[in-house]
Amino acid sequence: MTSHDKTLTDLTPIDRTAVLDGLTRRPGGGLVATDVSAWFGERKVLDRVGLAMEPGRVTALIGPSGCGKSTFLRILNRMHELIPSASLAGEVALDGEDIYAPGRRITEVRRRIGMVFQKPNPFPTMSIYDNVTSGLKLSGLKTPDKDALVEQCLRRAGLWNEVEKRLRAPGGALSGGQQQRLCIARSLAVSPEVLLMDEPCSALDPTSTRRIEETIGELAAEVTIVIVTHNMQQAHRVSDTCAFFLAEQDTPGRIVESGPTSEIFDNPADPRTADYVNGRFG
Ligand SMILES: Nc1ncnc2c1ncn2[C@@H]1O[C@H](COP(=O)(O)OP(=O)(O)OP(=O)(O)O)[C@@H](O)[C@H]1O
Repeated sequence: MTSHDKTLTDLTPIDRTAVLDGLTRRPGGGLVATDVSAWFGERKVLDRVGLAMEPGRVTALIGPSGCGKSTFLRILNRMHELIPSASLAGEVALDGEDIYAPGRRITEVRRRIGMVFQKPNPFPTMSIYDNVTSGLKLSGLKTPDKDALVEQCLRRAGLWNEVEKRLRAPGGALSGGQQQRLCIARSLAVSPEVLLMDEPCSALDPTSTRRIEETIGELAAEVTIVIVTHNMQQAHRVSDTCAFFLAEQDTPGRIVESGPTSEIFDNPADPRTADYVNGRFG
C-alpha cells in the first residue's frame, strides 16, 4: 500500500497533519472594496472608500480614533449589518465575487472571511480543544480527523507547544496572549481565506504582542490579513500595505492614501499622512 492508498486513520499524526495541511492551506483570497460608504442612522461615517487587499499579504488600516477603521473592517465580513441603525453602499468582492450579492449566504461569507477581535473572546469554560473546533458545526464543515485539525490550527497559531499537554483544560485558563492565539486557531479551523484583525494586540503585554506579530507573519503567506492598529511601529513591522483613514472636522472617514507600507512611512504623498505616522496628531 502506498501512502496515497492509506486512509487518514492509517497515517501517523505528523503525516495526518501534512495531509490536512494540503487540504486546508491555500493562498489567501483577494478582497476589493469599491466606493464603500457607511451610515449609523442618518450619520455618514465612511465616504466612498476603495481599497484592494491583496491575496497572501498583510494590509494595515491606520488612522485616528473615530475615522471608521473598525466600521470598514466589519463591512468586509458583513458584520456591520448586525447593528440595527447601520446601512452601507458600495461593493466588496472576494476573489471577484460580491459578498453582498443577493442570495449569498452570510455564514459562508463569514467562514471565508474570519475575524479576530480586540479582546480575546474564547469560550472560557469550554476546553482548548473544543474552542478550536467550535466553529466547524456552525459552518457545516466536516473534518475527517479533528485531532489533526486541532493540532494543525494550534501550530499555525503558534500555541501548540504551550498547550499540547492540556488540550482538555478550559480556554479561560490561558493567559491573555494565549487566549488571543487560541482565537486565531479557532478562526483558522474553518479554513478562511481572509482574516480580519481589529486591534488584536491592544489588550496584550509587549511579549504577547510580539508573539501575535510573529504569528501574523507566519500566516500571511496563506491567509490574507487585514489588521486595524493604532500602533505605528506594529503597522510598520507587520504590514506590506497600509491605508491611512481620516475623518476631518466631522466629515465621514475617507482613505487619504494607501500603498506599500515603506512608502506610507518613509515617503508619503500627503502631508497629513506624514504628520500622522510621525505622531504629530491622532
Ligand atoms: N454602533 C454604532 N452606533 C453609532 N455610531 C457608531 C457605532 N459604531 C461606531 N460609530 C461611529 O462611527 C464612527 C466610526 O467609528 P469606528 O469605530 O469605525 O472608528 P475607528 O476608526 O475604528 O475608531 P477607534 O480607532 O477608536 O476604534 C465614529 O464616529 C463612531 O462614533
